[in-house]
Amino acid sequence: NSAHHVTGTGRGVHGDTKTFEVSSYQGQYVLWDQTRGGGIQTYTANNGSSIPGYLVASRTTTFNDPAAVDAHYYAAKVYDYYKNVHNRNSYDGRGTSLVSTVHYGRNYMNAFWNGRQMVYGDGGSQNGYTPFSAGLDVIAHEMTHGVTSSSDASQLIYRNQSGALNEAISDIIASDVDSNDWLMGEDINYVIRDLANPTRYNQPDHMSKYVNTTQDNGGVHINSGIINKAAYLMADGGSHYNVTVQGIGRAKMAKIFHKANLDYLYSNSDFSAARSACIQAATALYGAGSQEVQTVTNAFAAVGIH
Ligand SMILES: O=C(NO)[C@]12CC[C@H](CC1)C2
Ligand SMILES: [Zn+2]
Repeated sequence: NSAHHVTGTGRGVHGDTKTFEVSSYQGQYVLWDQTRGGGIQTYTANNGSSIPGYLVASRTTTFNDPAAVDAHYYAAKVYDYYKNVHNRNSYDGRGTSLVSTVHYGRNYMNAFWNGRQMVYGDGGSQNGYTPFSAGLDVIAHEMTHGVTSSSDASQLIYRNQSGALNEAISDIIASDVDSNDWLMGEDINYVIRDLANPTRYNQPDHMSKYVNTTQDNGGVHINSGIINKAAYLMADGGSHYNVTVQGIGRAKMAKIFHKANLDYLYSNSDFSAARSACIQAATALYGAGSQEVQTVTNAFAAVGIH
């Protein structure tokens, strides 16, 4: 009813004024968008570590918590991306409410999906104390972890090659949502990955450079560079290790990876399985002899996956 379609406003972390859907609740206004799926709710942990914490409230429709404003606004943006581009209702396809918590911990330089919701720290000295919800690519990355973990096909166990795939898919979809660059973290003053040039941030860009390590769950944030590079080549094309790839554009690339994630990947899929999953997805979407299938095949070959 009318109390549920209230327009809220507030400035984000970078000082930009945004408007978003809120609700009136117990005589206040709260960051609860009841217009999308089962709802989008944004909470604050008040720098504690118990989540979800407290629904962000204001006495007026103006909200003065920039980290919360960005988390709420970008969650709606990513909801709309999945609905409009992939016809998926929320992270699980069943309209389950999208919950975010900001101000998690103290000087917390990270963000994560905890299996049920998104959680964001306030950043620290390494990124000018920029809250992690200030980046659309970060929110898209985290929500995509939710998509992967709720996909009865993949789930992609978070270690070694399946974990690196999990990470890569989150970066790849994030690059389609935040589509004017190939960087991860540029809006939180913390560029940590470049899908076009993974080696710029010490990630491998070919199987010959795969890093066998016990760190980082078997290098899930390191070896994801190999799959990220393949995705970049699929989208923009190019020659890599003497293999030339004809680009098909970012949108088609993202459709292929999303369909692979939902329909053809499984919990312990490795990089070779990712190649066949993407070939199967491209075949289903664009046909067996299509340019798209050829591009997928060549892009994986270019990073040493056959
Ligand atoms: O890769 C990640 N999580 O698995 C990141 C690192 C920086 C952004 C926030 C969290 C993405
Ligand atoms: Zn991640």
